[in-house]
Amino acid sequence: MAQITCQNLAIGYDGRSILRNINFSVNEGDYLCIIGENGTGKSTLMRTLLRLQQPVSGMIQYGDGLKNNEIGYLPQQTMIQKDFPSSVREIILSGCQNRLGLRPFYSRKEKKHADQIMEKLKITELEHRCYRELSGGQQQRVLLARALCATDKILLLDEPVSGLDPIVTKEMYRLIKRINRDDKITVIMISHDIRAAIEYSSHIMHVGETMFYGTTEEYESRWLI
Ligand SMILES: Nc1ncnc2c1ncn2[C@@H]1O[C@H](COP(=O)(O)OP(=O)(O)OP(=O)(O)O)[C@@H](O)[C@H]1O
Repeated sequence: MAQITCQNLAIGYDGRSILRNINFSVNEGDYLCIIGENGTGKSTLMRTLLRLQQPVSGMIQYGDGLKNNEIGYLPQQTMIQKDFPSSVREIILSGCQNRLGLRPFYSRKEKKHADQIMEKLKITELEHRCYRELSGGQQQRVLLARALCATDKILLLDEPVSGLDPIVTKEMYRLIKRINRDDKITVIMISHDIRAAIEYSSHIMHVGETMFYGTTEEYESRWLI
């Protein structure tokens, strides 16, 4: 069974839809890129998949018993986030917050998990630094680590390379691909970079007036004529 299936989904605000006819499914290990013009509703779709807002109509099915707190999310960076006064370690651990429930503190296991993720993303030496003093590339790595703290199943990434220079962008894409391939973590990524979407993804969804969902090969052969 697919991890997430959307059927005839319409999304929007206050019962008014901004995007309709959303049909797709993601299976374990997929790498889905969502592309489309500004303002078409990509971030809204992500928030709807995260159950942070209600669909206007249609259905979202979560397979494999995928729970709310098993989805890692890297939101679009806002100026406010860029100014977080917290330490890198605190921000990464906050990815576990959904699982804390009534416990006031992170468990030893959660802390160890955070350490492993920092090692994997090569940011251990940044752990005591203040987030707002980091470079854009380091900040995005920290937010990716935070998202990984929340999940070992599926990552939702909203423009994870926005504002990064070409070299750091490539490093970030490669890192995400490695996590997807080696750890079998499903990736759903919003991107404006069609060339990179074609290079790294297994599936592509174009949203807007014309909708497309299919494998990256299908997108290349049918869409990019
Ligand atoms: N909280 C809100 N209440 C009402 N409308 C909203 C809200 N948030 C976003 N919108 C509107 O929904 C539409 C889609 O916004 P969304 O951020 O999902 O687009 P997007 O495709 O992610 O855009 P971009 O590529 O620029 O990031 C926009 O017209 C936006 O103004």
